[in-house]
Amino acid sequence: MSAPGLRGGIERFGNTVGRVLNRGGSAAAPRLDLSHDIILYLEGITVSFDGFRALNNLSLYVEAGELRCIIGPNGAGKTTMMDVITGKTRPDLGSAWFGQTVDLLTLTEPEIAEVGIGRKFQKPTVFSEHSVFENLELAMAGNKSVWRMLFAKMTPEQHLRIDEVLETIGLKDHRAARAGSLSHGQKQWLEIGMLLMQDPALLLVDEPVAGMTPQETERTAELLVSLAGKHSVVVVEHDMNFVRSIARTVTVLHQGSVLAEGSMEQVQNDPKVIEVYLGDGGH
Ligand SMILES: Nc1ncnc2c1ncn2[C@@H]1O[C@H](COP(=O)(O)OP(=O)(O)OP(=O)(O)O)[C@@H](O)[C@H]1O
Repeated sequence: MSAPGLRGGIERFGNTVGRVLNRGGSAAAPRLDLSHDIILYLEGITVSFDGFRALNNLSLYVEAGELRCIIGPNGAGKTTMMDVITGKTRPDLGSAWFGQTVDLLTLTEPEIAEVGIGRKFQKPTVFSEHSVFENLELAMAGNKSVWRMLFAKMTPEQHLRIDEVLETIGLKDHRAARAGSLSHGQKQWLEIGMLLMQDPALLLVDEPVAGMTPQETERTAELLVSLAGKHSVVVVEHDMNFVRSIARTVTVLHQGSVLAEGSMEQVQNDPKVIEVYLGDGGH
């Protein structure tokens, strides 16, 4: 059942207690087991569209608490990889595990969100007519009735949680502002905040700084760096200066596989990477 490679140790250390989180509250909810400090295992993932391999035997591992950047030329398979992790696209081959015990390929998209994987798409989708505070309140409702949530009395803990997230995303002074009146960057931060309300263990972020001012970009770098540790964060981004400013480890995808992985300096000096980027006109 378990894939070869890094997950091979699971049978041997199957009884390790380690850090085991039980999310979702229900007895049936899968448990996230980070006892081996790896939160995401993608092994031998292949996705074909009409015979074209968007992902080709892709293997990638993300450590718990890590901030990982994924780069690669257009069509390298970055979005398809995110789609596999979130259950939007099913691979033809390979395995995808969340920690030691959660087989992502057996879960639906809502179940994957429920076990603790949040995804932020490029375009912000906030509730424009509601205030910043209400947006966070609505996000806390998750799949509960939004209607009930708006009229129910919040517990002091819930209030505190919203305050905490407002502080994290730097919108404390904008709590009463209509979300529609925020700048593009502020909307992006609010949406990250909305994801944080669900307390995801793994956060997938798609091109967070596209269209941002230099100041907003800098603030976003600080925000994502501050989330690492408590959360694991995977960022797909084209802006190399941004990647350079936040990444510890960078994975370069090309033609559906990992071309190179390492520090920004290592991948930048890798002849294979240089060739691909020069051939592509650079990004
Ligand atoms: N639903 C689909 N049907 C057919 N081909 C697809 C589909 N989705 C993606 N592809 C193809 O798979 C390849 C990988 O696409 P993907 O969007 O994952 O790349 P990407 O690295 O995210 O690119 P970009 O940086 O341009 O967003 C591309 O050649 C794309 O045309």
